[in-house]
Formats: sequence, C-alpha cells, structure tokens
Amino acid sequence: MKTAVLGAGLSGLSAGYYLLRRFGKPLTIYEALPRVGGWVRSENRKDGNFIFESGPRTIRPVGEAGANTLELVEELKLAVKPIPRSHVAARNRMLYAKGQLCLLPNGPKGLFGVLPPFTKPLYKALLRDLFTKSTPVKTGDESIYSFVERRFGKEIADYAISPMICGICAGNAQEISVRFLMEGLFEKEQKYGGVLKGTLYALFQNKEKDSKEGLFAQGQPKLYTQALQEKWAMYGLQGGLEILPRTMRKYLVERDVNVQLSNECRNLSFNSSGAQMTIKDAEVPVEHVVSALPAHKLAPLVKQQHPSLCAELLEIPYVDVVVVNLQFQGNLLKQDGFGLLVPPVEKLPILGVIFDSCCFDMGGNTILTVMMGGHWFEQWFGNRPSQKQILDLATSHVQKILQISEEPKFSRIHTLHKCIPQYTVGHKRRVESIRNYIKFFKLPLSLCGAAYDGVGINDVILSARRQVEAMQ
Ligand SMILES: Cc1cc2nc3c(=O)[nH]c(=O)nc-3n(C[C@H](O)[C@H](O)[C@H](O)COP(=O)(O)OP(=O)(O)OC[C@H]3O[C@@H](n4cnc5c(N)ncnc54)[C@H](O)[C@@H]3O)c2cc1C
Ligand SMILES: C=Cc1c2[nH]c(c1C)Cc1[nH]c(c(CCC(=O)O)c1C)Cc1[nH]c(c(C)c1CCC(=O)O)Cc1[nH]c(c(C)c1C=C)C2
Repeated sequence: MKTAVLGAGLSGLSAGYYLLRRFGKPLTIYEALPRVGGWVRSENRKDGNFIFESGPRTIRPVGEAGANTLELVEELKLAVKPIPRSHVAARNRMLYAKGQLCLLPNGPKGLFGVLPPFTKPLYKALLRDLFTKSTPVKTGDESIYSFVERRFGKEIADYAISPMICGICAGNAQEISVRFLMEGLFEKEQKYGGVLKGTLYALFQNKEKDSKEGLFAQGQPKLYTQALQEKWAMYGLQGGLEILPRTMRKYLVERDVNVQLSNECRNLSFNSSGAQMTIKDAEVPVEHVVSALPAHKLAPLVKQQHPSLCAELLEIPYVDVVVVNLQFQGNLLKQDGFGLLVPPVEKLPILGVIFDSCCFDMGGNTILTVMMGGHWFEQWFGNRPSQKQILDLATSHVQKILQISEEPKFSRIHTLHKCIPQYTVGHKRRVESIRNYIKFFKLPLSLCGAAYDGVGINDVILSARRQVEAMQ
C-alpha cells in the first residue's frame, strides 16, 4: 500500500515507524518545515554546557502509553536520564499563591495538616465528596472545574486543579472537559454517587482493568521494567528531547522511508482509488493518508471537498504559549524542585516556571523556563509586546517569586502559536464525530497527534500506533 504521512512531529514520525513495521514501504512523510520534531526543540549551548527546551523536556513512564514510548526509546538505543521518585524534582512541586511560594503535598501525610495556600486539611475535601449527593450530568460532560468544585469544593478547584490544567495544557479549567484528566472519577461519581464511593466499590468488585491485557500482554519492554524497578517518576534524554525526533528520522531514512522536509501539503481530496495531495504545487496520488497535523492545519486542506469535516476540525481550539528560557550563573535557587505553577485566580501574567537545572545537570548554571499566555494569551500579549517587554515580564516575576536579584546571563524567547489543543467540554464526542464522518464516507484517512487522543508525548506516539494498527 502506498501511504503518506502528513507532519513530521513526534506523532507523524511515530506513524512512519509503525507503518514501516506493519506494512513496509513505500512510505513518504511530508513536513512543511525544514526540520523534524514539531514542538519538540532543544537548543544545546555547548559553551555553557546547558540545554534550553522550548517544548517538552520530560516524559512520564506511566501505564501502557508510557511503556510504549519506552519501547520506542529502547529500539532507537537512546540514552535516558531517569528522575526517580525520590529525586527532589519528583518530590517538590510548588504553587505561587497569596504572595508566597507553597510546597504542594506529595504523600498521604500531606492530607492532614493545613498547608498554604489551602485553608483546611485536604482530607476534608475527601469527606465532602463522601457526603455530597451526586448530580446527574445529562450531557455526559462538564468542565473539570465544575466537577471538582461540586465534589471537593472551590478551594481545591482553584488551587489544585486549575494550576494543574495550566501545567498540562495551559488551559482554563472552567472550559476543559472533565474527561480530559478525570474521566474515571467522573464516571464513578455518575454511577455510584461519589468519587470515593465509586473507587471503593470498584476495588471491592475488582472491576479495574486487568493490567495483563493490552499492548504488552506478551511481555513489557525491558526499559519499562527497569523504570518500574527503579521507580522513575519521569525521564529526559541525553542531549535534550529533540534527540528523539532526530533519531526517528535517521532510523526511518536508513530504512528507505522518504522523509520530505520543506514539503507542505496544501490540499487533500479523496477519490475512488485513494487520496490526492497537493504537495507544494505538485499533485501526488496515494492509497492512504495518515494525518499527524494539528486539527487547525488539516481543516483547510479538506475544506474544498469536505466543508463539514473542516468545520468540525476547527471546533478544536488551540492556545498560544510564550516560553522564555533563562540562564543564570551559579546555583541561585533557595528551594529545589520541578518548578512552580501560578493558579489563574492569582491573575498574574505567568503560568509557571520549570526549574530545568533541578531536573538535569546544567553545568552549574541555574536554568529556568517561564511559561506565559495559554488561555490568557490575548489578555497579556494581545497588544504584541516587544521581545524586551516579554523578557522583562518573565525576569521580573522570576526575580520577585524566587528572590533572585541577578539579571539572566543569556535568554531565549519563543512564542508558540497554536501549540496546545484544548480538550474543551464535548471534546470526546467531537473527536468521535470526526472519526465517524471519515468512516461513513470511507475516506482513506487516519488521524493521529495531539488534537485527538491526549496532549502529551506518550499520547501522541500511542495515538499513531493505534491508528496504524486500525488500518485495513
Ligand atoms: C510548551 C510545551 C511544553 C510541553 N511539555 C510537555 C511535557 O513536558 N511532556 C509531554 O509529554 N508533552 C509535553 N508537551 C506536548 C508535546 O510537545 C506534544 O504532545 C507533541 O510534541 C505533539 O506532537 P504532534 O506530532 O502531535 O504535533 P506537532 O508537534 O504539532 O507536529 C505537527 C507537524 O506537522 C507539521 N505541519 C503542519 N502543517 C503541515 C502541512 N500542511 N504539511 C506538512 N506538515 C505540516 C508541523 O510543522 C509539525 O512539524 C509540551 C508542548 C508544549 C507546546
Ligand atoms: C505552565 C505551562 C506548562 C508546563 N508544562 C506544560 C505546560 C503547558 C505542558 C505539559 N506538561 C506535562 C505534559 C504532559 C502530560 C502527560 O500526559 O504526561 C504537558 C503537555 C507534564 C506535567 N507537568 C506538570 C504536570 C502536573 C504534568 C502532568 C503529569 C505529571 O503529573 O507529571 C506540572 C508543571 N508543568 C509546568 C510547570 C511549571 C509545572 C509544575 C511545577 C509547565
């Protein structure tokens, strides 16, 4: 089968990898930019022995999706940099709220004390769930904020869930679907009348999914076993995360997969013998297309022939994120950890700060990444501030929150337009409807990538695998 993949981000390269494994060649991957990797980008500063990541830097080795990524990492023979659960970066996550830096609880003990910014012990939120009647949600979905507020109270919604949503998709918890992160808990509440009740009932009935089912029933990847034994909380890659897409490209090219950079797809239509792509100005026929493009990039390609598919794809919103990498000389952090998040109720222009130099060795420098914008991008950056204004905003907040008086020695600013899809209320139905449309019209088109089945690295790699496995 002659297949084309659109997009050489992590999902497109993964689709290429799984297509090659399942069907062999001929196979071409078309990428608009002169590089692979999409949002994964690492700048290695050899002069200072540190790395600036403008996208992801760590991966979680959790569950089937985590095991699947580790299988790929193992096949590519990449050197991993594990962060065990005992590491300070795995234990310490902070919030900047009510004018102070607050360490988040990271174990059952933390349930019983009163830890700022919370005003009550957290176990009280669990009791609230136990004694609160469930509210049937007829539409089958609601925002994660309203679910958490109903079950656990406003304080948990404002100071635990809202910043967490910022730290995953830079989104507003009041718009993000409960099914994005808490599908299981939501369903337990709807079925058994409460989250705790449902959890206990499921445990008692032993109805939780058998871990021996699924992709790795025949044996899990060695690296995943190692991650479990050594209790990794997360890991990075030697040389920065961009080594992953770069090595995938090399792996594919060495096996005669055609990876065409600077070759944007400009139109996509379907006929009785397959699909017709316009690549730059050339017409290219293929039998099947795997799109690993962001939904808003695929939409205009199918608009002419399938306007309603285009409209549904455009219903998946995206947000812009400003990423500012900062290098300071020496170790300036008073409290080590993964980083800090700022709850949106604080109404500050920053979403969070990652302490890169606590996660990985950065040559004795303090390396910080400030993330800003997201759902609130227009509010803070709508008037298109200059690079200097952006840098000043990031630096002044870092200096105030972390009490750093020095100026950064080196910095980088990236404005990432439409970089993270928002799984707003109704997302699951929207994706089902898009895939049903494709099925109904028997289009030789598969969809993978961050727009549909999860926004993290593990999700987009697994999404590519599942789509390839579902191909006839
Ligand atoms: C700031 C930030 C931090 C993140 N942190 C983490 C993290 O810590 N952990 C984690 O697991 N995940 C993280 N993520 C998410 C992770 O980066 C994404 O899940 C992943 O990179 C998405 O990959 P993708 O292939 O689906 O999409 P993309 O990376 O968007 O790739 C799509 C590709 O398609 C190309 N393209 C677009 N239009 C066309 C066209 N018409 N023709 C051909 N090619 C086209 C693009 O140039 C791009 O290369 C983060 C993301 C961001 C933005
Ligand atoms: C402040 C902005 C962001 C930070 N990271 C991201 C954004 C938008 C993006 C992101 N972070 C994670 C993922 C992957 C999710 C997954 O499915 O694995 C993505 C796309 C991982 C993550 N980072 C934080 C949390 C709570 C998570 C979820 C998984 C986990 O618990 O490890 C916390 C966090 N993110 C950022 C900061 C500053 C921060 C906490 C201190 C930045």
